Amino acid sequence: MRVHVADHPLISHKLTTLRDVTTDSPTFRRLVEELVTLLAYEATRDVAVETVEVTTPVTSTTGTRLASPKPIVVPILRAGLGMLDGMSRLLPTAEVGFLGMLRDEETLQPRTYANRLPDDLSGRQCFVLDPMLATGGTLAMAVDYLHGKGARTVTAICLLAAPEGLEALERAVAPDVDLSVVLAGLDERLDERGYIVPGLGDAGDRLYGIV
Ligand SMILES: O=P(O)(O)OC[C@H]1O[C@H](OP(=O)(O)OP(=O)(O)O)[C@H](O)[C@@H]1O
Ligand SMILES: O=c1cc[nH]c(=O)[nH]1
Ligand SMILES: [Mg+2]
Repeated sequence: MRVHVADHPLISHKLTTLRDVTTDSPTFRRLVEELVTLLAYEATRDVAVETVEVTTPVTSTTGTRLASPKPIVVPILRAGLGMLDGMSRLLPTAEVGFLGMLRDEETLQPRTYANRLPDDLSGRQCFVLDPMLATGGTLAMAVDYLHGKGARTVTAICLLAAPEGLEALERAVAPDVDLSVVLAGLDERLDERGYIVPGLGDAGDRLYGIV
């Protein structure tokens, strides 16, 4: 498993505003989108491409386009949905699949309540979107699900992670999955309720309100 923590002043600036408890939902949503677009640039560095001939107004030349099969972007509902528009801006031709997952507040165990994905993900590059990687349980279950459908190359784009969660994720993923995690920040630890510290609170609630 590879972990890349983006190191850029614009990312740090936006992340700091995101952490601020006084940042309202509309601003939070906009910043999440902007951050994802910046992270997506790094996360797609190894996206599969093929050469293509292109005719310019002046001459013909060889260019590049995304290879087939198209990558698939998988936001984990709810909070991951806030990252979809920012990702789609950079990868407009990617297909989108959905996973709805919820972490039990007491046990911290995730469960899947919705899924809408192709049956066969063999050969597809999968980009999983979820702002928070806390215990790592949700992302581990999501990667396992994609692996079960044949996916072998998965890149997770998260805003924040806890070191405990990254370690747990590395232990949990199948050895034949090539997994990368791209982060805006790696925080200190988890608290006793499984929240990332210093973190930004509950990302889903801050995006969409408390349910
Ligand atoms: O790493 P973990 O310990 O599994 O926790 C991380 C998960 O918790 C949050 O979702 P949540 O369960 O709050 O659902 P929501 O997106 O609907 O708010 C977050 O968006 C991750 O999916
Ligand atoms: O800090 C955390 C941990 C899990 N889920 C969140 O939204 N935030
Ligand atoms: Mg939540």
